[in-house]
Amino acid sequence: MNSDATLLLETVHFAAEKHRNQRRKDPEGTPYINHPVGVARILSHEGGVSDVEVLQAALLHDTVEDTDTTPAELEAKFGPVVARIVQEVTDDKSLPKQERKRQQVEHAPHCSRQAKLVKLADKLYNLRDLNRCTPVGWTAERVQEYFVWASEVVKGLRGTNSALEQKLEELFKQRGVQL
Ligand SMILES: Nc1nc2c(ncn2[C@@H]2O[C@H](COP(=O)(O)OP(=O)(O)O)[C@@H](OP(=O)(O)OP(=O)(O)O)[C@H]2O)c(=O)[nH]1
Ligand SMILES: [Mn+2]
Repeated sequence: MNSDATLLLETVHFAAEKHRNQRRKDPEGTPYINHPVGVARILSHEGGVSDVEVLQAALLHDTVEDTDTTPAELEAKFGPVVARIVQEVTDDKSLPKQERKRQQVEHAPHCSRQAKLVKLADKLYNLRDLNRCTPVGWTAERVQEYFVWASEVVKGLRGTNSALEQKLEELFKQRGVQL
């Protein structure tokens, strides 16, 4: 039997092992795994998403970008759909940061609906995290720039999930950023 619950536990276990030595950039050094778990929870609890492959992709969404995980490994373990969604939300870390950020804005509208859901929840989590506390070494200007850039990405994701989009819109409004 491979119930949804079993699949999600296998997935969260895999993600936790992969991110085991990583910490968030907040002053407390929160375990990194809190982020992918929180992104999956936003999708299920706030976005009303029950597609297990999307929830699995949310749990795994930073494994290829930020750990030694390969797309082939994800495909072998979790199947082609989950592996493809993760690939769609993975930045090419070999590119300079500015180019990576530009490509996210450019690629967002062309992503699959499943990848757009993960991207909306990822941005919602990160913007809330910025409101909670400032990452170590970030200035107020850098935080504001992240909001402006995120709004450009979110523009390209519109028409995907109104509950998540409304919550993002409210966060941008609070910062005086026009979506
Ligand atoms: N707000 C916040 N973000 C943190 C924290 N710790 C780690 N991050 C991660 O930092 C990334 C945003 O920081 P940037 O400086 O813009 O990007 P970079 O890490 O890729 O260089 C996000 O990556 P990402 O999830 O891959 O998303 P994306 O921003 O690249 O789309 C976010 O998850 C934290 O304490 N607060
Ligand atoms: Mn992320």
